[in-house]
Amino acid sequence: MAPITVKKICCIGAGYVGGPTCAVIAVKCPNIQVTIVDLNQARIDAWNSDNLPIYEPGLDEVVKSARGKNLFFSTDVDKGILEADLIFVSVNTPTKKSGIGAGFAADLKFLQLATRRIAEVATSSKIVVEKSTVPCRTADAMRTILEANSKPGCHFDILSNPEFLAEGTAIADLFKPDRVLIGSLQTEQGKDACEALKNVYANWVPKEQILTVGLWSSELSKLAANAMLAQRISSVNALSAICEATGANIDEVAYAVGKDTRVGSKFLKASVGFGGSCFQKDILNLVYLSESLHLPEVAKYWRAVVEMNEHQKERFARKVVDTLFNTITGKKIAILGWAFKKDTGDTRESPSITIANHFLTEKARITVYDPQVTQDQIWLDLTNYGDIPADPIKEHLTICQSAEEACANAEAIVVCTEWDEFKQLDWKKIYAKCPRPAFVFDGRLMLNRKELTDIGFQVITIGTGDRV
Ligand SMILES: NC(=O)c1ccc[n+]([C@@H]2O[C@H](COP(=O)([O-])OP(=O)(O)OC[C@H]3O[C@@H](n4cnc5c(N)ncnc54)[C@H](O)[C@@H]3O)[C@@H](O)[C@H]2O)c1
Ligand SMILES: O=c1ccn([C@@H]2O[C@H](COP(=O)(O)OP(=O)(O)O[C@H]3O[C@H](CO)[C@@H](O)[C@H](O)[C@H]3O)[C@@H](O)[C@H]2O)c(=O)[nH]1
Repeated sequence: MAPITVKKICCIGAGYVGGPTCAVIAVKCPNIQVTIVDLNQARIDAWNSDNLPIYEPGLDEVVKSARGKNLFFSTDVDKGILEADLIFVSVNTPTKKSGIGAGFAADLKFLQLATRRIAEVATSSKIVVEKSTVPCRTADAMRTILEANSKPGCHFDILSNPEFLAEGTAIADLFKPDRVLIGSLQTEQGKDACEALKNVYANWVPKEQILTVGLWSSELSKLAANAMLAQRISSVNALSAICEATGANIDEVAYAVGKDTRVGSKFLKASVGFGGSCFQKDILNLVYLSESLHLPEVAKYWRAVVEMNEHQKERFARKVVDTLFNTITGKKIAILGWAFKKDTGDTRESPSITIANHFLTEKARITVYDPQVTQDQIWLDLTNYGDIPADPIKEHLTICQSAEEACANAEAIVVCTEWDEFKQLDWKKIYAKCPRPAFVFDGRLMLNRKELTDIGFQVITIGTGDRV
């Protein structure tokens, strides 16, 4: 058979993955027409405006350089499907909230709706690519849906092509990925489809970094990669508790351990806990998969990674209360950073939400500052999180326009996100406006402890025992 040349790509889902990923494909493959479609009109309007719906360094330039040329954003899902030879399905796959597997399994309703739509609308054969993170063997279900609903003469090849970008560095990750992973059935047709997608990436990714494997290995590798990355963080966070109790220093321990090339130095930064839309969801998904496969010990092993993360957030919040002489009722606490990590406006599963909720339960007065997160998002995160009604939240929490404003008169300053600008603050000026003793809780091990201590702050850092 002649090799398949991809000329038109459609991406269903214009989110944190679909948007940046397919914008980069458009920039790197000027001969391919890329259309990103979504049911959410506001999101598509934002992609077509100067105010993109997500904050990601370098994304503006990428989108602006291709939009209107070979990159298009639209709510016309059917047209996108009809015209494309290759379709990425990049819709959300959140944790199920109800029914069988609630709290663990991935909710595949968006993926299944998109797949059904492809089958119903397509009038020619397509390559359908799972870009969303899905449980192992989801491609089987997609194939059944596609075959049961397709028109005569339409054939669908399904590929798995999980995305490994991290938010905040998405564009750099997409320009220079560690690897691109493509899974296919090991049939002639499956391999041809795989080759077609490989040729798209080969426009900018060295061929030896494009890994081609079986479908199920590809699907599982994505869950495995996230589970192992998160496991490193939970391991280092577990060690941070031992450091605090012994006087060891977690940065020194992580440095010494990471120098062993078998361990490696990345992803060993202790923190208030990992957040983001992926780690927890994907590990719980793996836990559910293990349980479904009658592997309870395996499930228990991975569940512990999430449990340790919950413990870390709780432990940090409790430490603030303990340090402030066992009560924070009525005390003013400033939270610096709301996003789940720096350089993103994304707050999904952000530790700040859990920590703020803890402080609200203790009836503290809270101020929050984040350079990228909107006020509406902060209110939404808190009202959706726990059982505290909106009115008391609004009464006890103020959202500020600057770190200085948030810190004024605060009895404790709690750093939850490692935004670079927090290092550059005029800490002397801030100290002058704080009641004494003035506490800084560094949940990211990012501030200059000596400098702050010299100014007069009591500095409490994750993973260091000696309060200076
Ligand atoms: N966010 C990340 O950094 C990241 C990285 C790698 C993989 N992933 C995975 O990629 C997938 C997408 O994640 P995301 O963060 O981009 O999600 P997202 O919620 O930002 O975007 C998903 C988009 O899909 C749209 N959508 C849902 N159903 C649709 C349908 N039937 N037709 C058209 N549009 C539809 C939604 O409106 C939404 O805009 C998930 O499976 C996630 O686990 C995410
Ligand atoms: O040493 C570290 C590294 C990260 N984190 C935290 O871990 C979370 C996740 O960070 P990161 O992995 O950098 O961001 P994500 O955008 O969630 O990316 C992860 O999840 C994506 C979605 O599946 C994958 O594609 C990426 O490869 C994977 O890194 C954040 O809260 C970080 O602050 C730490 O606490 N310590």
